[in-house]
Amino acid sequence: MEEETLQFHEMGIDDRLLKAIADLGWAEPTLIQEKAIPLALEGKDVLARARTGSGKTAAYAVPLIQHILKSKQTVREQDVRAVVLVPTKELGQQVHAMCVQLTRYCARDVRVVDISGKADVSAQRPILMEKPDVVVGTPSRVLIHLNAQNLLLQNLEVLVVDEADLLFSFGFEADVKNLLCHLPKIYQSFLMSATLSVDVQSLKEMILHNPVILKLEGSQLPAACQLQQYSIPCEEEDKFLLVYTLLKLQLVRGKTLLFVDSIDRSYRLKLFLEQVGVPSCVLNSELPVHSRCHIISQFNQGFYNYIIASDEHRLTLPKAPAVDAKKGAKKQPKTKGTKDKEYGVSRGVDFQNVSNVINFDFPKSVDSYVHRVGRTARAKNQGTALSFISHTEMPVHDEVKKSLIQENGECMLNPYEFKMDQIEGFRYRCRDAMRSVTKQSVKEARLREIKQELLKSEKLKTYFEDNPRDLQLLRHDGDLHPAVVKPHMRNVPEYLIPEVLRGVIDPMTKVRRRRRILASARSKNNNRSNNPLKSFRSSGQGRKAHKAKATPST
Ligand SMILES: Nc1ncnc2c1ncn2[C@@H]1O[C@H](COP(=O)(O)OP(=O)(O)OP(=O)(O)O)[C@@H](O)[C@H]1O
Repeated sequence: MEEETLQFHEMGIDDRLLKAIADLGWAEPTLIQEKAIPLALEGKDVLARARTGSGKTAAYAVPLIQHILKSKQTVREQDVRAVVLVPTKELGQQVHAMCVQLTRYCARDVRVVDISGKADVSAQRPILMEKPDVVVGTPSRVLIHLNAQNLLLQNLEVLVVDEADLLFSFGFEADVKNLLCHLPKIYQSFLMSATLSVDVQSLKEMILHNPVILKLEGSQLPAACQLQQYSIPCEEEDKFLLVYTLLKLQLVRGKTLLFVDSIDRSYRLKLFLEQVGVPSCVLNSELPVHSRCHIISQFNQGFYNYIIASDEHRLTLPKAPAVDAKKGAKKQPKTKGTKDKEYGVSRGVDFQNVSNVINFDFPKSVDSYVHRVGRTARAKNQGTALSFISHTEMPVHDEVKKSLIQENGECMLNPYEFKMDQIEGFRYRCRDAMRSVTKQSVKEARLREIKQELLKSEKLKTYFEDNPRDLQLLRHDGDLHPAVVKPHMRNVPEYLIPEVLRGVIDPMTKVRRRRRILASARSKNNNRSNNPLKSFRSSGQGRKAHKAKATPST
């Protein structure tokens, strides 16, 4: 007999918290929440490994808030009682947002601040001096404040390490160790992770005391009924050809994240898509953190359909398997400009309602694959992941395949059956678009984007703080190289569409569709004017009048 799920209201949670959970529309806890919350409320240290998108944030945030509410009933003095360590600024913002939602009805009793890095250290000092109940931050930022004595943690009651598997690989090992020296002897800790790596084991030994280890059964990714995973071998030009076809013919629908493996690649793909009339945003570590968070938030609100994210952190991952020592190894790109080491989009960020993840470049490790693909099919949503694999990427692909073999022997990663010969007709256009995207144009686009984003981020920051509505008008998916876009490339001529797809898909852009409707309306009007029963004008006069209207200046 199936065990009944323990409901939120049966966990002894404060009514204000239950009300906030109801507002979020969560009918029942996810598996990890059902298991972890009661243990955490009992005061146990918890190490939880659960798949991506399974609701780990609330699994620690709910007991954390409950703990503070309870603690405040006895200890009146205001102090920082909990710290949540996150590996990236994006995640810091997200955890903060989740805590704010959960403390909606008890915001006076539980104050949460995010110091993960948007504001200057000096600007954060007064905020910390007020001793908020919960501080969310990256280890480096927390340590800076501890050293400057802006933050005192001698009364810390709870420590959370979110995305624990990433902290060391993001280079925070020393910061974490130093930070631990500032903590009291006794506190409750939670370690949350999508994978149980060696790093998590060492963190466990450093931070947890007699922990309960919740290693939820099953794959690190959702089951095949929720997440469909495909891969297709294709070399460089075919990658562009395929992405052109999939997006232009709308063979993939809904919000889509396209992952590439370097910043230059993200601009290359953006400029290519720009050529063919598909607007997209790029996300990378060079963009100011304000812009990054704004892009994610607008994407979640449905402003954009496509984000091209560069997943750069493998560069610092010491254990990432080599691609192919002799043949396939690509040189690691040199670090140009100012990259943010606290950037990470494939890790932990809750992109909402993402229908598809496309690995335009295949990730460099199994963990990286899991984190990227985990951006879709989150909570109870469906999703599709499609990976393009060139021959140099094949060895990692094989490793990923191996790791996705289920107990029944079936692999969750299936071949994507796509008849490439059917789309040969698009190859010429695709080459044309690729030719326009030169090294120089990529370099220029990269520079232009950073300049534009810095302007948006810094100069307009204060204005938008006062006028938050106008912030919605600020878009990040504009053309970066409008001068070279050839208008005809934006449309897909019907004769090029593979026969099997004719009638199934609609390749017209909105503008083209509108034009066609207008044209047909006009021709109806013309028919009417040509109809002697409805018009007094002769057909010749009618045409003349129409022509004059279309060219008013002549
Ligand atoms: N009980 C619930 N019912 C429905 N949706 C939920 C529930 N709990 C969390 N969610 C939603 O599930 C999504 C994923 O949650 P969260 O970001 O906490 O996942 P995660 O396990 O931390 O993922 P990752 O490992 O990728 O960081 C969020 O959009 C969140 O609002």
